[in-house]
Amino acid sequence: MKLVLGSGSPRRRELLAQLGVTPADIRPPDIDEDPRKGELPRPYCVRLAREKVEAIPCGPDEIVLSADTTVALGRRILGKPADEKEAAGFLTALSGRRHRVITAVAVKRGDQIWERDVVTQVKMKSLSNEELNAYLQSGDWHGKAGGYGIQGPAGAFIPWINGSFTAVVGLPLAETAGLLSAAGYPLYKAVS
Ligand SMILES: Cc1cn([C@H]2C[C@H](O)[C@@H](COP(=O)(O)OP(=O)(O)OP(=O)(O)O)O2)c(=O)[nH]c1=O
Repeated sequence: MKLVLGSGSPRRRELLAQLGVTPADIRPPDIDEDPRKGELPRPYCVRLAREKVEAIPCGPDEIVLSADTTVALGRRILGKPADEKEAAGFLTALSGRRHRVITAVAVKRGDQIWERDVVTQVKMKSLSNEELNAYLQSGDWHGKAGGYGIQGPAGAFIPWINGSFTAVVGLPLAETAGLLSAAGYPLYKAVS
């Protein structure tokens, strides 16, 4: 049984490596990530993970895993910022407040799909102009939902989370291991 990572996210590859899993192939999904009118963050995130996994072609001996990470500020969906200006706007909105990070994971084998989503509360300190500008300049916000990465320099902005750290980074490992086992991937047999 081969695992196909249906994600171009380097974070997800690294997180899978933590489970001892090296994907046989990486197939990044190409789907429309625009939210629907009035769509709330959690259903949006769950829908995207499912659409990503459905978009990845796979053979009979393959299991595909895809995921989506969305930052939610109240009802507002903060995706990956298009440019530095948008990243600045996201970070200013998140500064000094609590938000939620949702990661949904979908695993496909044949015509069956297993899904889980994890919601983590995250508090960001009030950012000074100096902190904000230094972070924007670092470029670390590129390709990250909400315009920050907790695993990088922005970790200094996060005094508190309630939930799953690995989910915030892009893949909740406990739930992912559960989904892979449910789909019949030999997670622990491989390392014994
Ligand atoms: C909030 C947060 C997000 N992220 C990243 C994880 C995801 O890669 C990204 C959210 O974008 P996603 O759309 O979930 O994923 P992606 O575009 O990187 O990859 P693919 O669609 O091919 O699976 O934000 C962090 O690395 N750290 C964080 O603290």
